[in-house]
Amino acid sequence: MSISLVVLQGPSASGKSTIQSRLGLPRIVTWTSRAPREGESEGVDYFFRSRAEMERLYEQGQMVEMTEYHGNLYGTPLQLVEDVVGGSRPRSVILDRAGAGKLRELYRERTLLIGVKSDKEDCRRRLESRGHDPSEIAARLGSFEAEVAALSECDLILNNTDGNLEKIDLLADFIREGLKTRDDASL
Ligand SMILES: Nc1nc2c(ncn2[C@@H]2O[C@H](COP(=O)(O)OP(=O)(O)O)[C@@H](O)[C@H]2O)c(=O)[nH]1
Ligand SMILES: Nc1ncnc2c1ncn2[C@@H]1O[C@H](COP(=O)(O)OP(=O)(O)O)[C@@H](O)[C@H]1O
Repeated sequence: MSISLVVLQGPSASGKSTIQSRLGLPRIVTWTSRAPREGESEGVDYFFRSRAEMERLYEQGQMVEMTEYHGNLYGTPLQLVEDVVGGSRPRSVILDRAGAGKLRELYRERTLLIGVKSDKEDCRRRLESRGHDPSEIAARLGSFEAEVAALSECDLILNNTDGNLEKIDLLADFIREGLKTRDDASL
């Protein structure tokens, strides 16, 4: 059975978004109740929805998974995932360890779980240069050890410590090549 879902998980600022864009697969855009940051837009970074709407969808069984992170909800609507699993083109999605675990449980054969790891001090420096305030940095790094421990569940762990991006690009090429869609394979 071919892979439909490439899930990236790992600590905050380990480089999940960077690697996701280098993989070059279309993305599943998830929902959040947090406000858009400057430069973010609807349907590109997230679908920015109200907490009430997300809770309602969850109660109706329309969310594959939903977690709360720094006081905001993050969740994956079932329909988005079902469309991808039923289609022929793989997509990537960034989730925390709970969300990644849930997708793996539901779609084991169709999921490639990629863990992204960096040194804690690299993550701290990246968060500082992204301009987060100290309390937010502390909160994000507070789950660093738990996110790293959860990487043992992944199929592949990429060590994205500063200086390693070139090697990761090579691996991204291999992964993309290996994920050739059923459409391409039948050409
Ligand atoms: N479980 C789950 N986690 C998500 C989802 N979307 C994003 N996340 C996680 O939520 C975390 C926080 O996201 P965000 O506030 O955008 O921070 P940033 O990605 O670290 O800039 C991310 O690191 C993701 O791991 C989702 O739909 N479900
Ligand atoms: N290997 C690397 N070396 C140096 N900086 C990196 C590397 N990977 C990512 N970054 C930078 O670190 C920051 C966090 O990366 P990002 O991909 O947004 O992390 P995440 O999605 O895991 O929160 C970004 O500013 C990004 O440009």
